[in-house]
Amino acid sequence: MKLGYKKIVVKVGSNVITQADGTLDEFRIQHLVTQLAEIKRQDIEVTLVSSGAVASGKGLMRMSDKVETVKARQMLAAVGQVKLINTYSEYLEDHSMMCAQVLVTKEDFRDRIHYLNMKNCMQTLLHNDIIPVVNENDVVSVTELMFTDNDELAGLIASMLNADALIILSNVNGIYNGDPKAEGSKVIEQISSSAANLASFIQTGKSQFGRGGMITKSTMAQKVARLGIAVHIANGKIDNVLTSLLNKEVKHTLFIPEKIKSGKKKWIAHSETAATGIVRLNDGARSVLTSGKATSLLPVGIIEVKTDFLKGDIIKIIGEDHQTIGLGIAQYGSDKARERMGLKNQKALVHYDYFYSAI
Ligand SMILES: Nc1ncnc2c1ncn2[C@@H]1O[C@H](COP(=O)(O)OP(=O)(O)O)[C@@H](O)[C@H]1O
Ligand SMILES: N[C@@H](CCC(=O)OP(=O)(O)O)C(=O)O
Repeated sequence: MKLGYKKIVVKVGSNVITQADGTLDEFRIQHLVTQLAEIKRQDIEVTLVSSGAVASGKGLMRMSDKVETVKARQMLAAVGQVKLINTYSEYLEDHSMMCAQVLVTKEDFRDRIHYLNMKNCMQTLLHNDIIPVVNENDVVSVTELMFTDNDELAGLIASMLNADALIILSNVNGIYNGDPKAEGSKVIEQISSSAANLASFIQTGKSQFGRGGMITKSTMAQKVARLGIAVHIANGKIDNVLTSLLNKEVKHTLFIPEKIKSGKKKWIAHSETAATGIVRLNDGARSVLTSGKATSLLPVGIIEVKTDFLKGDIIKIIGEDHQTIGLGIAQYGSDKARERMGLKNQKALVHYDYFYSAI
């Protein structure tokens, strides 16, 4: 396949595998599975992140209006995930292939040891030619514990597995330079990971069954591309979209990847919710840290240690204007950081290898 990827993560949105009446589009799933089998035959490792549990549950049961929204979502997902994974499993069997169900929550990405355990399991599945089919565990992840949507989850999985590419299948041909339905709007074929303000032409609306919408999709795509992973957004309703995309034969949006970052930096990049401490820098330190050069965070540039942290914690680094600059792992605790704040010739608070720049 022309793009030459060896390891990919494919994310399928609810709309791709749901019919207009809300039931699961088994024909579309079968067609996707046929493409996955073809890709695996080309020796490309594939992990699938599939939405659709709630949509599938809606097609299976009538829900009384009396059930409160959060509980309804939990119940629909619990029922629908069974049907979803069975459908994948049955169609994969036609190709003598197996899948594994991997249900995760945001908490699973927080602790580094836990994260590595999950990574080991996924890698073992892949090495045994099993396709992991990942979804959020909607039964236990509610409100603030939820991922923004499965695009965020797919970005985390692609980063965790050090994938070459993340392919997001939605119900549009890519990101348009205006309202996708308006005449004259065109698909933007390439977006640099540093492109400014995509939100200006992306509509806040989302598709019928989707959760996050295109704004969260593009924010995640830029972040993942900055970690060195190519992100493609394409239309999952187009026949043979995956195989055509890998052969460079279908119009879609590509977020151009930057230089590959280390596994540890990839984990730090996605760990904002795990950050304990907050450290504020002056403008000089901010420009050095975000210059793209390999520089560590030295105490001389710190103007405030806003919240406490311990050695080894993930800390959020903010600027004078309180905007996030990046995340890093602290080499010592907040007590020492306060003592050394503003002083020259001190040990770096965050070493460059453990610093992720968010800008
Ligand atoms: N500029 C844009 N280009 C493409 N799609 C857009 C744009 N602005 C808003 N959208 C909407 O984003 C939707 C896809 O996001 P979402 O509903 O989250 O899909 P999914 O279920 O695949 O995750 C599209 O159906 C489209 O209506
Ligand atoms: N975990 C949910 C998916 C939620 C979600 O993010 O949906 P989508 O925006 O269609 O990818 C489900 O399986 O229904």
